[in-house]
Parts: sequence; structure tokens; C-alpha cells
Amino acid sequence: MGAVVTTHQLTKTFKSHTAVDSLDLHVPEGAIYGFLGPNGSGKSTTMKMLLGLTRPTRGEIELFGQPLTPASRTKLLPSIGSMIEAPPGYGHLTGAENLRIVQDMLGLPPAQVERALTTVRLHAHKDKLVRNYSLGMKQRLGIAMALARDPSLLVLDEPTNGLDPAGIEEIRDLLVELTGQGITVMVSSHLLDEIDKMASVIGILANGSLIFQGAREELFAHSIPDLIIETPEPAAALDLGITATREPDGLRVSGLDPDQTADLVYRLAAARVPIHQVRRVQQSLEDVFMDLTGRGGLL
Ligand SMILES: Nc1ncnc2c1ncn2[C@@H]1O[C@H](COP(=O)(O)OP(=O)(O)OP(=O)(O)O)[C@@H](O)[C@H]1O
Repeated sequence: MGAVVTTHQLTKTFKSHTAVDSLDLHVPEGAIYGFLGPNGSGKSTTMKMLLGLTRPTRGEIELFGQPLTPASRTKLLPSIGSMIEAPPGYGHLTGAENLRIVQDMLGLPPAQVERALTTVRLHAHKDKLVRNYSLGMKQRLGIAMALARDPSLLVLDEPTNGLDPAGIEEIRDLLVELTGQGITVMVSSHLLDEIDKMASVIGILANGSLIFQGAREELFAHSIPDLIIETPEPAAALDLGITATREPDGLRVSGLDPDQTADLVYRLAAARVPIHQVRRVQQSLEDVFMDLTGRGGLL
């Protein structure tokens, strides 16, 4: 699969502080690329560099296979729709009026703008003043403004920030629908569960460095979920010298791979410890993330 965004050693330094450090990003075409990281890890700064809003201190950016340079930016950047930080839009104007400004500024066909409004399901509210919109509606208007130019790539900085679960679900469904229309989506968040549910590829930033990039499944493969051993006789199991913590229905054991799990079950069975069930704990992305960053952020 081709890459829509590639960066080589992308770095941004503010005075003596390195906000983004030597990033090699790879955003595959057609993906929802979940760009994850705690506050201040450098997500917005990275996105601003991709959009030509902030100049990199060092490194290169390729968009749609072509280097982003002062000469190429006017050709490449119109293919990107973006929403960075707070949703845009004038509160004293209606949704439709806000979109008309975008339409006039960029010289867009009215039908294209109308389609963006329908895609984000704001058509019924287009004549309301934006200051009376809910936060979710403002976010969707921001996405419509980004979509109006019919982009190949959508770059969204924390579009679910501050939304309730229903609003988050709406944005998630919308982004999935957009990739169905052939748009690549790069979306940042510190809401780990949120990214987990929609991203096909994940990049994790910590202190400006990329500590993981790859398919969601690969991320989980790096972290071994705890094992729960259900037994009415946990003391008998602990007597065998295994390292475990007590759970209401038995014991919890960390860090065992499949072979070590098989060994443990064999030892318990040989010692006639009754085992009712052995299962892996479901891990959220948050667990995996804490695991990675807690270990110093190195994979
Ligand atoms: N214009 C600037 N001047 C100086 N430092 C900056 C500037 N912009 C960002 N920074 C610093 O760079 C680091 C990364 O900030 P950035 O906003 O990119 O992080 P983030 O991951 O997007 O976090 P958040 O979700 O809180 O916005 C922070 O330490 C921030 O204070």
C-alpha cells in the first residue's frame, strides 16, 4: 500500500526544547491513522508541520509521494483538509454561512460544499447560529469545512476532545465512513479507547518520539495480557512458588507467554490444584500504552 504521508527524521525544536524528535511517520493510503500521545507529546506540532503551518527544524516530509517544499506546497496542500485545535467557525454566523466563506475563499463548487454538510449530518441545522451548536455539532462543522475542498487526506487534531460518548461515536462513525469513500484520515487523540475502536494503524508519541508505529494487532502483540487462574485453592498454587497476586476468584499472573502458561498449568495440575478456568484479561489500548510508556517508552 502506498503512503500518503512519509516523514524522515522530522524534528521541531523550540529554543532548547525538542518538541518533535526525529519522526519517521508512515501513513498508509486508506488508513485511519490514530496518532496517540499524552498532552504535550508533540502531536499538534507534528500535524502543523505536515500542513505547512510550522517549519520543521530538521527532516523531510513527503505528501502523496512528493517532497513538501516551498515550490510544491501550493500543489500538495490543497489535497489536505484539516482541523487543528479548536473547531473553527464564527459563532455569530450560521453553519451554512460559515461554509459559504470557505466556499468563496477556495472557489469551491456549491454542490461540493453542500455534500460536505450532508456527510457530517448537519444539513438540518445549517441555518442555526454556530454559537447555539453543541460542541459535537461544532466539531462536525469543522470537519465539513475541512471536507469541503474534497481532500484525499484529512488531518484532525483531537476531534473528539470534550465530547460525550454519543458525540464520540458520531465522529468515529463519520471517520470510518470517510475512509470508505477513499479518504485517508490521520486523527490525533489522547483518548486511547477511542483510537482503539477506529484506527487501523497506530502511531504513539511520548516526549516527541515515536515509540510505536504499526497495525493495532502488532501493538497488542508487544504486550502480554495478564492471566487469570480461577481456582478455589489459591494458597495451594502460591505454595508452589509461583509469582501471582490474589483475585476474587483465584490468582493473576503477569508476563507469561504461551509456553510458560502451558508449563504453569502443568505444574498446577501435577500438584492437584483444582483449576476451574485459565483466561487472559482483555487489554485496552490504555493498558498497553501505560505498559509501553511506563517501561521508558522503548519497544
Ligand atoms: N510555539 C511554541 N513555542 C514553544 N513551545 C511550544 C510551541 N508549540 C508547542 N510547544 C511545546 O512543544 C511541546 C509539544 O506540544 P504539542 O502541542 O505539539 O503537543 P500535543 O501532543 O499536541 O499536546 P496537546 O494535546 O496538549 O496539544 C509542548 O511541550 C509544548 O509546550
